[in-house]
Amino acid sequence: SFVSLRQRILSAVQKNATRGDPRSVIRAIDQFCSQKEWAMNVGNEKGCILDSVVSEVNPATVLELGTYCGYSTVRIASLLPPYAKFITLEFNPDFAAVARQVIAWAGLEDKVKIKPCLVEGASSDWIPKIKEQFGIKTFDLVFLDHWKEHYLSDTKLMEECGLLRKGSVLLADNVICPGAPDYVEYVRSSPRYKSHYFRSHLEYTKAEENLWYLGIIE
Ligand SMILES: Oc1cc(-c2ccc(F)cc2)cc2cncnc12
Ligand SMILES: [Mg+2]
Repeated sequence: SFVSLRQRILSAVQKNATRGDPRSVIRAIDQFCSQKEWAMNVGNEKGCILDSVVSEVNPATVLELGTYCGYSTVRIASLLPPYAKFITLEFNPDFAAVARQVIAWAGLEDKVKIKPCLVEGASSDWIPKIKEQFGIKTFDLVFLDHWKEHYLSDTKLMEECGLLRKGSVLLADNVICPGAPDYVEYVRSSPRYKSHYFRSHLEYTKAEENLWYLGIIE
């Protein structure tokens, strides 16, 4: 029967990565996606930029919008201190099912702390419920990597729900490709944000891409 790309990625992890070793899970996915089939993981080049931002912010609370197969979830979770609270939202139940198994293979299922840390459903439905559901006041770091049409609306929703504070950092993937022009326009013209971008490339390709870094200053 037909095996989906996400299933082939999971099989590559279970075949080539060592249980309990997050770095080997990342390496197995990157090898599969650069040598066999392209997939929309953030990839190693942008992943190293993500790692440096996570290490610098050293966040106690993290929100990831868009889990997919859990590649960036594993990268982020493996850098967090043990007390950190990390929520990742995935709309697609099939992606969420694979991501749970990839996160478990990396041995991080308890590290991506709050159960259900991997929340299935629409970000716009979940964002207003995060405070009371997970006992989180504000996020130190948000990684936006879901549908580009929702970057701006979800950022405004997080602001309205009081989930962002002075010093919160938003890091957005794919602001060039596929692109989130309304988001970039809004944050660049807003006095609330200090923004800059890291030049990089679309995962597993030579196409120009940026990771868009936002520091909230007010
Ligand atoms: O990193 C990403 C890349 C692409 C994508 C797809 C097709 C293409 F041609 C170029 C880029 C789509 C994404 C959707 N959600 C999250 N991240 C994504
Ligand atoms: Mg992406």
